[in-house]
Amino acid sequence: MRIDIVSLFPEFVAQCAAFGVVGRAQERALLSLHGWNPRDYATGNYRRVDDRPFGGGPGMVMLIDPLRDALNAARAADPADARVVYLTPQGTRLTQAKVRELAAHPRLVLLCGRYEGVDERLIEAEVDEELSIGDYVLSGGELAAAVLVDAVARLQEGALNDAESAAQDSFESDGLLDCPHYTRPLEHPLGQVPEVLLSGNHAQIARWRRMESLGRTWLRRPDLLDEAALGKADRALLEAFRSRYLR
Ligand SMILES: COc1ccccc1CNc1ccc(C(N)=O)cn1
Repeated sequence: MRIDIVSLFPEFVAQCAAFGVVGRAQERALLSLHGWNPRDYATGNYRRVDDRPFGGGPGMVMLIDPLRDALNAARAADPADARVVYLTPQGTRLTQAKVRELAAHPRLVLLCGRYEGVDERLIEAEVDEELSIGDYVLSGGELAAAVLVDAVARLQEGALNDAESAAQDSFESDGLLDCPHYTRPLEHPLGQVPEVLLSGNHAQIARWRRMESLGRTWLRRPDLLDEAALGKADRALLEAFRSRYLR
C-alpha cells in the first residue's frame, strides 16, 4: 500500500511511522510513505501557502494552488488510482470498519490542514473523503494522518506476526471492547490474577473473556453494544456479568 502525505510538515508523519509494527511494515515493503510539501509549490517572493479568510474573522486559510499542485504531484507519482482523504474536525468519525475499508485500497493520499483549514473549493474539487479521528481540534492534521497510517498499516497482510494477529483486538472481530489482560508475576502487591485464567480450561477462559468484553462494552461504551444483534449465548453471558456487577 502506498500512502502520500500532503503536509507543511511531511516528515512529521514519516517519523511517527518509523517505529514498531508500522516501521516493520515499511521495511517489509508492505507500506510506502511519501511526503509532499505545498510550500515547494508556492510561488511568488513569499511563497505563501495561506492567506486571510474572505468575510474576515481570525486565523488563516490554506491557499488552493500550492495544495492542488502538491496533490497533483502526488497523484502523478504512481499510476494507481488515489483516494484523497482530508483529516478535519468536520469529517465523518473514523471507525475500525472505515479503517478496514481504507486498508484495502492500493493508494491513499492524506491531506493535512493547518491554520483554520483549507479553501472549500479545493475540498470540493479534490477530496474524496473527509475524516475525523475524534471530536477535538489539533494544531494540524498530521497527528490525525499518523493515526490513520498506523491503523491501516497494521492491517496490511504480513504486518503482524501470528501472535500479534491472533491478538486482533476485539474491535476488529466484533466491535466490542477488549477483555482485561494479565501477565507475570502471578503474585503482586497490586492484586491477583483471575483464577479462571490459571485453570487451563480453555472453554472457561474463552467464556470469561467474552463475558468481560460484553460487560465492559455495556458499562463503558453502551453505544457500541447493539444488544438486539447479540446471539443467545452472548445475551446469557451479559446477563451473568450484570447479575454479578449489580449484586
Ligand atoms: C483547526 O484545525 C483544522 C481545521 C480544519 C481542518 C484541519 C485542521 C487541522 N487540525 C485537525 C485536523 C483533524 C482533526 C481531527 N479531529 O481528526 C483535528 N484537528
